[in-house]
Amino acid sequence: MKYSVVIPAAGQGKRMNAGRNKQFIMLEEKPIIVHTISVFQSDEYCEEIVLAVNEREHDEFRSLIQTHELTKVTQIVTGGKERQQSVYEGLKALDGDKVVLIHDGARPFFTHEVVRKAAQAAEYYDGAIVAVPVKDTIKQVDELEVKQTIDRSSLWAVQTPQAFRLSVIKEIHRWAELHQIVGTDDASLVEMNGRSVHVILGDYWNVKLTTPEDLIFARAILREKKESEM
Ligand SMILES: Nc1ccn([C@@H]2O[C@H](COP(=O)(O)OP(=O)(O)OP(=O)(O)O)[C@@H](O)[C@H]2O)c(=O)n1
Ligand SMILES: C[C@](O)(CO)[C@H](O)COP(=O)(O)O
Repeated sequence: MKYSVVIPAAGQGKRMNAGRNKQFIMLEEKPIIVHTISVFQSDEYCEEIVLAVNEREHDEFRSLIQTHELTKVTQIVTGGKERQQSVYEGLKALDGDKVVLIHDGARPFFTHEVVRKAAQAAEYYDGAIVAVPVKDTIKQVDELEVKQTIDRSSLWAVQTPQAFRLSVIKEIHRWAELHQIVGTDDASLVEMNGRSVHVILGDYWNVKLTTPEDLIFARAILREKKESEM
């Protein structure tokens, strides 16, 4: 199943506290964003990648793409203030009715296997997300007082990639913008539009690199991968 990709990479990485966009943080001699794009670059089913970046960082991203020969990146667009706007700008740059995967620039540890499963599921469902069952006990808390413990048996932690038909997700983003509907992921917009989203079991190590300690996990994952390839 051939697919296109939108990668939102226009955030500021405030929670990472690195003083710059976390996409440029080096992991084993390559910036995070290069690790992420490389997974798609090496997948034979990936046809094109649109990268959404901050308007001040176009040159830096373009230079990385050239240096690392990431030839499937066909367009770099300017993202928006929120992730949702950055994704929508990326979607607007694509034409036709194809399967599109949306994947965070800050999630470098995903596999061709989940990508392909998500792309295939988008043929049958309005949307497909990669997720893992929640492992912790989850409590609702208000001003440091526990209000309730939530039954976790049906709770899943949602990741990217998320896959959709381009015509469906573009239309839903347009609808969300019009009605000022905001979601923390793209599938939640699809859900709020009354459509069905399918779940694909992912991997716990597909972490989003969000806070500084995530970099410790990231470097450990890369070490582990290197040793297993030896
Ligand atoms: N206006 C924005 C905000 C986020 N993102 C992207 O969405 C992904 C997930 O967002 P998150 O981890 O929250 O990244 P940041 O917004 O950079 O981090 P923070 O919220 O800590 O500032 C990242 O690849 C980020 O670059 C984006 O393209 N445009
Ligand atoms: C889309 C996402 O990766 C799903 O977990 C996530 O919601 C986006 O990042 P944020 O941390 O919620 O801004």
